[in-house]
Amino acid sequence: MSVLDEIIDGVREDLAERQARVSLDELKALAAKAPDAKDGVAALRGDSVRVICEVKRSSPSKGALAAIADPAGLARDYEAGGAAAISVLTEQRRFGGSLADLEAVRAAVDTPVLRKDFIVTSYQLWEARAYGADLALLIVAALEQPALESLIERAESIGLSPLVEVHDEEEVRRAVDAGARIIGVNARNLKTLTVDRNTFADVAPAIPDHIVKVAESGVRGPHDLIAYANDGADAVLVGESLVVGGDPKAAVADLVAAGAHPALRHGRG
Ligand SMILES: O=P(O)(O)OC[C@@H](O)[C@@H](O)c1c[nH]c2ccccc12
Repeated sequence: MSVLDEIIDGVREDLAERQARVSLDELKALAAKAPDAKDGVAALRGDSVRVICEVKRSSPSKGALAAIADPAGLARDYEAGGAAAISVLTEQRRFGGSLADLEAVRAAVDTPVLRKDFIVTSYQLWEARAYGADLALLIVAALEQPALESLIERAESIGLSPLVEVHDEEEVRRAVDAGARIIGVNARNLKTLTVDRNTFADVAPAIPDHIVKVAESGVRGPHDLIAYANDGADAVLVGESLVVGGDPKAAVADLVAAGAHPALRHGRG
């Protein structure tokens, strides 16, 4: 069994517990009271490279990264540094996240918030909206094509912008066929956990121009952002290097400044 399959087995068990506690109708009622979702496409594409900053305590590949006792405070630092969106990992077993983190971050910032999890059913999209997310991750490798299509449709219909994650050209085709408007290319292969920073350059040419392109994983600092931008990224998603460094606000500001350099403006916006 791949790492991805193992993670999803755990996600389904935790999901079953929540579904036994909170009905879909209750979630829908909560979602109706949530502030309107902000537009993910508008947030992630502009005349500079957008930076999505992640609240990430641990990962299956590296184990514990940072304790993050105050996710709201970290999110405020990200916002003050110029983050275009804040990604909150809500998977518990491998990433140490929770819906409570999502709720805390939502309450702390105006910046669009992404629910980062292994979403396999529309119940999790309603949860995302109920806890105030504006965007939700959908991982192509975790979903059969009909499920991918219906989750993209459902996300859009409840106001969530789906960030559709791929790792190769075949998955790009599936994402495009399913109607993705934002595609993230993850440099990390979720089946083996290896990172290859060339993945974006290899895969992005298969993504049509009208779709927002996000380069995910492996950004250590401004030079990785610049490399991704030169290969056509509209935005980058950064976790580890921000949570392990001592000054997240300054680290984000450095990335944002690099992404605003006029030399990267060609063809953007
Ligand atoms: O910590 P990094 O290398 O900066 O990566 C962040 C983000 O891309 C990564 O956490 C991620 C990308 N896709 C995912 C899917 C599930 C869980 C996590 C992820």
